[in-house]
Formats: sequence, C-alpha cells, structure tokens
Amino acid sequence: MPFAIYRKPDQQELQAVFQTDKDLLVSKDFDEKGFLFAPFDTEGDAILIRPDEVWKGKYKTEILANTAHINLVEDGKEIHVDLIKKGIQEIKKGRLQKVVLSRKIEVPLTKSPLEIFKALLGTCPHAFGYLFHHPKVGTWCGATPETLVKVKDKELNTMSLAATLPYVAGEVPKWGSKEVDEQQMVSEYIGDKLAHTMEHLEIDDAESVRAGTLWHLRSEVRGTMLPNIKTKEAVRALHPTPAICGIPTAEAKEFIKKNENYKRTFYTGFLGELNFGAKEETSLYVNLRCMELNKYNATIFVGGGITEASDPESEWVETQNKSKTMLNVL
Ligand SMILES: C=C(O[C@@H]1C=C(C(=O)O)C=C[C@H]1O)C(=O)O
Repeated sequence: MPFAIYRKPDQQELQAVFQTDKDLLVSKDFDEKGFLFAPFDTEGDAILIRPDEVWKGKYKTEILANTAHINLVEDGKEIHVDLIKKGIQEIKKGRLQKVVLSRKIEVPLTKSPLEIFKALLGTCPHAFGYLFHHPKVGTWCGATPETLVKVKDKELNTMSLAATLPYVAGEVPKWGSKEVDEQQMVSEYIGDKLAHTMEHLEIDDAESVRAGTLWHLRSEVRGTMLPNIKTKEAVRALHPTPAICGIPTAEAKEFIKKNENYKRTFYTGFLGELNFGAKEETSLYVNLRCMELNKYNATIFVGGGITEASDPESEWVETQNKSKTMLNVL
C-alpha cells in the first residue's frame, strides 16, 4: 500500500500517511490534500498519496554519531569530473552563471528500509527525514536540509541554501568568496522569482547551518503572498531553484538534461505535506541527501553547484562528502 512516513526538522514526532488502494494519483494544481512526491522535471507527474489513514506518534530521535570511517565510492570519478569541466566551459561562454551537476552511486543493501530511515533520523536531527513507498513508483528515503516552501494562510517561508564545507567538530566553517557569491546569487534569484507573487518579501543574511556531516550557507526568506496567489503559483515560481538547477533556470535545465549521464527522476524534486491538517498547511522540501531503495541495492544521488570559480577536483570531493550522509547509514 502507498505510504509516506516522515519527521519534520527538529521535531520529536513521527507522522505517516497511508493510501488504502494502489492507484497512482497525480496532483495537477497542488489543490489536493495529501503527501506530495514530485520529480525534478516539471513535465513529470507529481505523485500524491491520498491520506486515507493518518498516524502521528511521539518519537524521541536517538542521536547517532557519524561512523568514524566511511568507505567512499570512487567509481565514476572521471566521468563526473569531465561533466564538471564541461559545465565550467559552458559558464565561460557567458550564457550560464551557475549549474548544479549531479551523479548517482550504487551501493549494496544490507539493512531494511525502516532501519535505514531510523538511522537517518538519528544522524540528521535537523533535516526533514522521510521514507516513501508506492508500488508503482518505488521506495525512496532521505534526510533533506532544504525547505522548498511552507505556506500557512498567506504567509510563505522558503530558503536560499547553497555552498558546502565538511563539518569538523569544534570548528567554525571558513567560507571563501566562491561559496559566499554562490549563495548570494541563489538568494537574489529567489527574490526575483517570487517578486510578482508577494506583497512583501524579506531575505535574511546568510548563516552557517549544519546538515549531518556538512555545513551549508542559508538565508531564510519570508513574506506574504498577494491575495490572488495560490500555493501552486509560489511552487511554480520557485521550482527548480538555482540551489538544485542553476541560473538562468531554462539554460541550466537544458544543460543538465543534455549532459548529466542519467535521469534524476525524484532527486532534486520536492516532497511533503500538501494542504494538510485542519489548517490546510503546505510544507514541501527539496529531495536532497536521498536514495532510491531496491531489493538488493541503494542508489544514492549527490550533486553540487558549479560556477566559473569552481575547481573540478574540489567539486568531486564535495559530492563525495555529501554521499557520506547516506553511506553512513547503509
Ligand atoms: C545538489 C545538492 O545540494 C545542493 C547544492 C549545494 C552546493 O552546491 O553547495 C548545497 C546544498 C544544496 O542546495 C545535493 O545535496 O545533492
């Protein structure tokens, strides 16, 4: 039976949504109620789990340390480094400013989906952790640090999240100009994209936030939507954000589709509650730090933002560091 079980960031509660038949439901206008699971490609179907049964329960997250030694997967390095070089060359031609390039990693499975999900909740308490299953779509699991959009009445919250450094206990991250500029670019772009839908909009200064084994730079963004604007318009204005696609959006998307060596499907899509609960709130997250679970293996997805200032080797290392979040629990 289709279901999603999830824990919101920093919460001590688990929630689950079950659909009692196996129908594949699609949300067209984000007017329905339920749990949404949408792909990266805006032309693809946004899957909806109808909340026939809803369950909530207290869940004390058992905080787990990250494994001291993780075996990173070096396969595919040359292909990914070449892709990054190609991205930098394209940016130098002047049409593209930023493009997010990604890859997938196959790892044999030794644990059940539920064990993996519980371990992710323990290692990433500040993330939105989820386990999604639909017999006609597959099984996905992740712990994402990124909110796409939250809408309550007309109040909207989102964030500009970009730039990555490894987390080292007891040390504060030292951001370089590449990272600061990259995150600033994302903030400005989100501001521009939302401008026509909002009465007013505030974008906070960037702060360092921890996501499992990593640091990111984040600015919170909030505002009030114009009376005639619905969640659908806000989502369409935001997705795909430059945090996971690039700047300008159309050019970056085209470059990704043409040059990435696989189909992203639900990685860098978005998921979460749609018009949910008594107050019909929506809270959607970007599907990052995630994996697709099959019978015998897990497919992990990782990527990073490429700008003119990117160094291909460091960008490879960044995707390796991102993969630790998932490798840690497999
Ligand atoms: C694309 C990913 O993450 C995104 C890219 C980041 C970056 O380029 O530094 C940081 C956070 C996310 O917005 C990913 O985790 O796969």
